[in-house]
Amino acid sequence: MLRTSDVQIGYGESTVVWDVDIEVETDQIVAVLGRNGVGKTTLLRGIMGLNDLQGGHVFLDGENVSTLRPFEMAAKGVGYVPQSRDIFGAISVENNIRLGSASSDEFLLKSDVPPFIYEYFPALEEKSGAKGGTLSGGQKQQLAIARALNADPSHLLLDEPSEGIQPSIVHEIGEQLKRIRDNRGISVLIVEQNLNLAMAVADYCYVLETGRVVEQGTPEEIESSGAVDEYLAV
Ligand SMILES: Nc1ncnc2c1ncn2[C@@H]1O[C@H](COP(=O)(O)OP(=O)(O)OP(=O)(O)O)[C@@H](O)[C@H]1O
Repeated sequence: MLRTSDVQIGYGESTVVWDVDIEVETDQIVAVLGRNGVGKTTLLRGIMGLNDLQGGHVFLDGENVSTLRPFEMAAKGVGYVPQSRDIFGAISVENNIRLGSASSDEFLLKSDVPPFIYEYFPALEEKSGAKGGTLSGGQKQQLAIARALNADPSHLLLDEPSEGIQPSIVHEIGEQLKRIRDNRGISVLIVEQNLNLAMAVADYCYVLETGRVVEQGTPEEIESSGAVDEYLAV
């Protein structure tokens, strides 16, 4: 289980994430929802060790990991897909995925893409020889998730996976995430502005407003709470 307790994160003297408590159990997809600029990316970066915590703690399967650096979090099984996706445009789709498991030069040279990855993402297999930069936005997002999966994570953090992607591919990514959750027994934490994706895939949601959790519950509870109009409508 991934858990934050009273987490505060900010930049310099300012704090943009306040006293946030969230939990993501194994086999769960949890969404943190909120409009632009409410602190969603900052929260994920704080969990991953990319930003220092100003206060509070992050626990991974009971262990306090609040001060670990990103490579240490990765070694503990936390995969991170940033909003920018960070695909290598000049190398092949296959090699982008292989990089996800790269812990040494030797390993990288020997490793193949595990078949299970292409079972989730058949379109990537078809394009395995194409350069990463030639993919559509949706395929780049799928490639970024595939690359993270190749490190065999037990927890996956996704920053706005639906951003800039056409609705049919967002739906496809949602279905792929549910299959990954069901088959691989991992926890998935998504931060999103896109209600459709979160409502379709999440087991539990938190709503963030100016850095604080203002509502939480199942997607059905969030929809009937009025939080959608108050905190999420644009
Ligand atoms: N590097 C930075 N330095 C200073 N302030 C920052 C920095 N990055 C983000 N902020 C501020 O922190 C606040 C939260 O930003 P954050 O990117 O976490 O929000 P978000 O909910 O992820 O928004 P978006 O949906 O646009 O990605 C914003 O007010 C933003 O201006």
